[in-house]
Parts: sequence; C-alpha cells; structure tokens
Amino acid sequence: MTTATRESETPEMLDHFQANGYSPYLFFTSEEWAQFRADTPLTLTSDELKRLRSIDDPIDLDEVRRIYLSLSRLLSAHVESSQLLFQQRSRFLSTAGVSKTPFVIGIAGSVAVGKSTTARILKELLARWPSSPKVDLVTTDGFLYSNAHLVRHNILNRKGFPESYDTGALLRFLSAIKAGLPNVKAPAYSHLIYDVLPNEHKIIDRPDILIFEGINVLQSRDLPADGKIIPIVSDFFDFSIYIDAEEALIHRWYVDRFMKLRQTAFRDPNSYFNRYAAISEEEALTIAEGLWQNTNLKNLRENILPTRPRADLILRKGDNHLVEQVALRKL
Ligand SMILES: Nc1ncnc2c1ncn2[C@@H]1O[C@H](COP(=O)(O)OP(=O)(O)O)[C@@H](O)[C@H]1O
Ligand SMILES: CC(C)(COP(=O)(O)O)[C@@H](O)C(=O)NCCC(=O)O
Repeated sequence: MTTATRESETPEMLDHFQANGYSPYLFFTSEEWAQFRADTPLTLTSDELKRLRSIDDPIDLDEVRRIYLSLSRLLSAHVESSQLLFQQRSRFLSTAGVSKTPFVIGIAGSVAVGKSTTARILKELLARWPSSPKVDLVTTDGFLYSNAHLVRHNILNRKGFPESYDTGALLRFLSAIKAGLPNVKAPAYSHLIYDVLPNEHKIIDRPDILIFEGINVLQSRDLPADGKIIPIVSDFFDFSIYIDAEEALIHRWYVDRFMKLRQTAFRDPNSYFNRYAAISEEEALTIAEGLWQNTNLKNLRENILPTRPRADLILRKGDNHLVEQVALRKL
C-alpha cells in the first residue's frame, strides 16, 4: 500500500502553497505513483510508442508503465463516474434522448516540455478502456492567428502569448463540443510552415473523450470593463494536467530540439526555418537561444507557469524527460 509523500519532502512543487501553510495536492514519487496502475496491462508496443513520441522525447515503455498506466486508470475512473452521473441525471430529469457530451481533458505546460508526447500516449491508452473507445486530440496551435495577422499587428515575436490566439474561436469550439454537437471543426496548424492552415481542419464528432493540448489551456482573461463574465477555456474541462519541469531543463530541451530539427524538419525546403539548416552551428545556437529567451521563456514565466496551481494533476519531469513526481489535487 502506498502513502502520499509528506509535503516536507517535496519542496520544489510546494513553493506556491507554502505561503498558506497548506497544499490542495497529494504528492507522490514516481515509484509510489506507479503502483496505482494495479493490474492494468501494458498493451502499447515499442513500435507504437516510437510513432507517438516527439523527436526530442526519449520516453520508453518503462516510463509508460511507471507513469501513464496509472494515469490512464485514474482518468478512466473519472470518465466512468461522469458517465454514471450523466445517466443518473438523465433519469432524474427524464431526458433519455439527450446524448452525453465528451469528457474533456486539458494538457498545459511550456513550449518544449513534451505536451504532445503525453497527449498522444494518453489518447492511445484511454482508447483501450471500454468506457472510452473514441478519443480525439486537438492542439491549440490551430487557434493561433495567421502569421499575416500577427505581422499586421506587429506581434509575430509574441507567437504563443495570449494575444496571438483567437480566443473567441477557441471558446466557441469548446462550447460546441460540450454542447454535444456533431462534426465540430477544429482548425489546423503546421509546425513545418510555422502558420495556420486556413483550408484544413479536423472534424470532431462526439468523441467519448477530447484531449485539448496547448500552452494556454489553463489561462484566464482580464475581466472586461463592462463587468461581463466571459467563460475561460478551463471552464469546459473535466480534468486538467500540467506538465512541469525546471526552467533550466526545458531551456536545454528547447535548444537541443532546435538543433535536432536542423538535421531533420528544417532541411525540408518548405520549412519556415529552412534557412537555419544552412547556417553554422554557432549561429543556429544563437537563434535558438534568442527564441527561447525572448519568446518562450518569457511566456513561460508570465503566462504559463502561473496557471500551474489550477491543474488537477501535475507531472513534474526531471532529467531525460522522466517524470519524478506527481501531484494530484485532493477532491
Ligand atoms: N519548428 C518546428 N518544426 C517541426 N516540428 C516542430 C517545430 N517546433 C516544434 N515542433 C514539434 O511540434 C510539437 C509541439 O511542440 P511544442 O509546442 O513545443 O510542445 P511540446 O514540446 O510540449 O509538445 C512537438 O512534437 C515538436 O517536436
Ligand atoms: C506554436 C507554439 C506557440 C505552441 O503552441 P500550442 O500548440 O501550445 O498552442 C510554439 O511552438 C511556437 O511556435 N512558439 C514561438 C517561438 C518559437 O518559434 O519557438
């Protein structure tokens, strides 16, 4: 039987809460967390995992077993409870014909922290639970304004900051999903061309679970002067996850990935970053450092990390992208 780690043993995660002298989270080491998988079988193969992980993420099947099986078991318990609640409410309200709405999971965290890998692995694992055969994944980059718009407003260097997203479109999308509408369109983004794809979209047709991933998914907005209450993205979430790591590690992962992409994606003549494939290593490092310091780190400090205390679950990664600590909000 595992017990939650004592708060005094987890100083780095507690900095937000110590001021109040209490924490709304239970903390677990990865070993403690791993035991919650119980008898959940590992059905993912190493070939499937290779397909799911991002270029810079060394995740292996041991990590899936240690961290993601327990997580998928916990999430599927939440999904089943919400389906049961839906049935009970339908009986209570005599609304038998109303179809259930998707269970929405938000995944937040810095650029380069590994959100995409986590989201894709969870999608695969959750789809193997009988209660949720249909799982869809949408990333918030599709809701970025086009580069043309960002240039026109002189904010191309603010890509990823709150003002670079069409928040209205994002909220309309989630409202439609949560209203249980069929065939909702999610806009698309290409990291290759570094821009939205205006003529492409993904159709989301009443999945059991929608995973919604992006740096901004736990953000709120300033209240408008007229005092009108506007919904925020996380109002539509049934569960939220924040992927966390020390700033210095994410910095290294960002720069290492940039240097790796130079050998791969940037070589494609269609890549927005194609010019960085040809420059010297030293020059490329300077560019990567600049993008990190002036855009992504700034955004992490100002807009992303402050949302961490809103998450239901925090996965804290250490060196090599391995999760070292898990914090789960007390119900
Ligand atoms: N310039 C790029 N060219 C091609 N792929 C990229 C580029 N930048 C990021 N990616 C890929 O896009 C995905 C999302 O990256 P990012 O938004 O930094 O989030 P995270 O690393 O948390 O998943 C990752 O799979 C990453 O490898
Ligand atoms: C597109 C991103 C903002 C990530 O967006 P997300 O999918 O989290 O909504 C990020 O990958 C990005 O392009 N940042 C701008 C600076 C840079 O080129 O790294």
